[in-house]
Formats: sequence, C-alpha cells, structure tokens
Amino acid sequence: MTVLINGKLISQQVIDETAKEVSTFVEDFGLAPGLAVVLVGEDPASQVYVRNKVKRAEEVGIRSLEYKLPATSSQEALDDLIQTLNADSTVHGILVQLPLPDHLNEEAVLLAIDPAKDVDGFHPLNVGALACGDASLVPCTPMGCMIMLAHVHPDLSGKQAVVIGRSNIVGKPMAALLLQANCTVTVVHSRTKNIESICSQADIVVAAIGRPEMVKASWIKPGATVIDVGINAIERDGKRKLVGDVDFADVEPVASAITPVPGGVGPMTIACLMKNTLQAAKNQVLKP
Ligand SMILES: Nc1nc(=O)c2c([nH]1)NC[C@@H]1CN(c3ccc(C(=O)N[C@@H](CCC(=O)O)C(=O)O)cc3)C=[N+]21
Repeated sequence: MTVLINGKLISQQVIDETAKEVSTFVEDFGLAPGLAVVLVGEDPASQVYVRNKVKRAEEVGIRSLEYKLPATSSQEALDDLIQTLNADSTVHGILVQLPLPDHLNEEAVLLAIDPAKDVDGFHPLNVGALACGDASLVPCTPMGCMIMLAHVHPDLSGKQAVVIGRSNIVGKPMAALLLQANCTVTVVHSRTKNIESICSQADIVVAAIGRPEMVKASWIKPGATVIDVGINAIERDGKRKLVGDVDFADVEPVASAITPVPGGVGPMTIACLMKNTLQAAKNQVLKP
C-alpha cells in the first residue's frame, strides 16, 4: 500500500506548534510577530495565496499586513514601500509575491529586502547561508518538502535524490537541503538528456518543473518516494482542476509514498512561512 503524505495534516501540526511558540513570544516580548505581504497587480491565483496566508497568520497569532500595489506601479514605488517596511520595527517578515509584472526588476526587489526580514529566503545573503549549510531563513516550499520527507524517512542519509527543476525558488534550495541531509543529489532540468532513466534510479524524486502531470510511472523506481511541488490549474471534462507535476493516477501505484495535489506541498509552504516569520521575529528581537 502506498502511503499518502498528508500535507493538510502535517501543515496543521506545524501551524499548531508555531501558534504555541508565537504565544510564548508574545508573553516574552509584548508584541506579535508581524508579516507584510506585498502583492503587485491583480493576478487572481496570487490573490488566493495571499488570502490563505492572511487566514493562517491570524490562526497562529501573527499580525499580517497586506499591501496591494497596482500592476502599473513603478520600481521606485515598490522600493519605497520595501524601505518603509524595512524600517518598521513591528514588521519582522516581508514577502513580495512572485512573479512580478514584467516591467519590474525582481532581482533588485529581492536585494532591497532586509535579509533579516526575508521570510522567503530569497535574498542573496540567505541563499549563500543555505549553500554553506547555516541558513536561518530557508525557502518555505523546500522546507515544507523536507518536513514531509522526514515523516516517511527519519534518516535520509545515503539516499539517492533527484530534483526535477532548477529554479531559485524550489529546485536549487531543495537540492541544498537534501545535500545537507546527506542525500546523494542529482538535479535534472529541461536540457538534461535521459531524464527518465536518471529519475528511475532515485529513492526520492522531487518534481518542481511547472508542467502538469509530466512525471509518469516509467520515471519512478518501484518503492520510491515522490514529492510533487507542482500546482497547475488545468481544464478537464469542462472543469477547472488543480494537478501537480506528477501524473498521480499513473505514479501512485508504483511509489511507496507520494504527496497529493492539492493538499500536499501547498499547505506546507504556508505553514513554513509562519514558522519563518516567527524565526525572523526571534532573530530581530534577540539581536536587533
Ligand atoms: N514570494 C513568493 N513566495 C511564495 O511562496 C509564492 C510566491 N511568491 N508566488 C506564488 C507561489 C505559489 N505559492 C503557493 C502556496 C500555497 C498554495 C496552497 O496552499 N495550495 C493549496 C490549495 C490551493 C487551492 O485550492 O487553490 C494546496 O495545494 O492544497 C499554493 C501556492 C506560494 N508562492
């Protein structure tokens, strides 16, 4: 029987633990951790995520602030907002929802965020710290994947892990975390030759490609663990549906454990954002 790794349930555990720690933080320091979420434009999918973040923040006792800028905002307007949030001692975490509209420079925005408040872990300083194995703020999605993996593999040491995708947001930090956990890590991507044969040797496959249902049973070694990072909205039988980067119906019978979509990595990402906001608040209050 294949184990279904339940992201809804595990994320609730992370939320509950974080809520407890937040109430201790409030008792100790007399203020709640604060998270600022910046959304530029009206992307409907992003609006759903932002709403979920606000809801979860409320649940754990984090004060969340939503900043909505028009899609036509200038780089200067966004930079000004970030500088204001950097200077605000009641804001401990800043998240700028990606992707930004094309006319804005994403790299410049990520550089502008105070690394101590960078709850996404995307600032070059935090990226470097992760590469060195001493990060305090780890990107939320890969962190969520590691927590789910720990539920089926208490010891990852010596496992063959293949990460499909090399984005700065998921693929690269995911590979760094697996390496830190003593896996043998291979990253495959759009230019890789023989992706299928490389994947089919893996004990652990993390799919973060952004292509609906690309990973098939023939890519998966029988008994492997499959983490599906993809969240793709597709239309099937005239209905809108969320599917992952893994063809779940095909792969599930072959895997020993697999994450579903929805209810897998998505809720873990949000729970880890709450964890990071608390972490950032602790870091700032303890060494301002
Ligand atoms: N700076 C930045 N950081 C991010 O972490 C970030 C971002 N930008 N831009 C967009 C992506 C996407 N993302 C999701 C998080 C949770 C769900 C989620 O909770 N999904 C639920 C249900 C979603 C639904 O039902 O529509 C699930 O998979 O079960 C989805 C997507 C964070 N992102």
